[in-house]
Amino acid sequence: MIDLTGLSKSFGPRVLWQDLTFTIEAGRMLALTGPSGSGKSTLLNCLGLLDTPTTGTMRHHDQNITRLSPRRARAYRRDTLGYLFQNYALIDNATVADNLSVAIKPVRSNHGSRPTLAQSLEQVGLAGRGDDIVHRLSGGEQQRVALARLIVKQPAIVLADEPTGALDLDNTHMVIATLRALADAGCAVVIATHDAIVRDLCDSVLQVGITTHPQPAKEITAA
Ligand SMILES: Nc1ncnc2c1ncn2[C@@H]1O[C@H](COP(=O)(O)OP(=O)(O)OP(=O)(O)O)[C@@H](O)[C@H]1O
Repeated sequence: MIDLTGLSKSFGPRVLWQDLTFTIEAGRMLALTGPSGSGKSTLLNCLGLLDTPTTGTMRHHDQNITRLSPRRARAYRRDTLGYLFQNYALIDNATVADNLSVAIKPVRSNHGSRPTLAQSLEQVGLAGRGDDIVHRLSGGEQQRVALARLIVKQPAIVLADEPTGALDLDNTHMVIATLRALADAGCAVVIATHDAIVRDLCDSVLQVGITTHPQPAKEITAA
């Protein structure tokens, strides 16, 4: 799905990570772990075309996406990517339904049929809450809205940055279950996380700045 070749990132003399050469596969969940400041978010930003690697290339299918023009990068993000953040990144003063409608607009998708807005809310336990204003929801409910937004969009790739950082255990499991369902439907999921629960439920783990390719999650857990 996304082939990384010799990818590295430095800020001045400081090398965050280097020699990343591996494939991010459809249908799999990859955890990015590592201490604070190791460069997990920076790697997600490169994958999301919000930053550029210092060396190396990124290919999505046959397209070299390493240094797209701003217009092409916007189209790629719109058509291919879904995001999940610790702070939810919703439109606070709009309704739940309006937040989801924004994600429905892109017409191109790898998936034939997408769940409706009502189905997506039901899947995350928010059936009938489409008219609620987002800022009145709890943090856990807001992250469920962000998950419903991914369900209606069905992106080819999900980039998640500490998506469970502010959540209790129930909501953490809701996040993981939803991301797993997206992966089972063919999505590639990449999650930067400090949470061992999340890491252990992924398929593979890249220890950013330490390893240059992902290892099976089971090997990390056993270590
Ligand atoms: N534009 C920039 N210019 C210079 N340094 C930067 C820039 N962006 C990020 N950095 C530095 O790169 C390092 C990695 O940051 P990043 O946010 O990717 O780490 P992280 O592993 O996601 O950390 P955390 O777990 O705390 O979220 C940090 O030391 C940060 O200050």
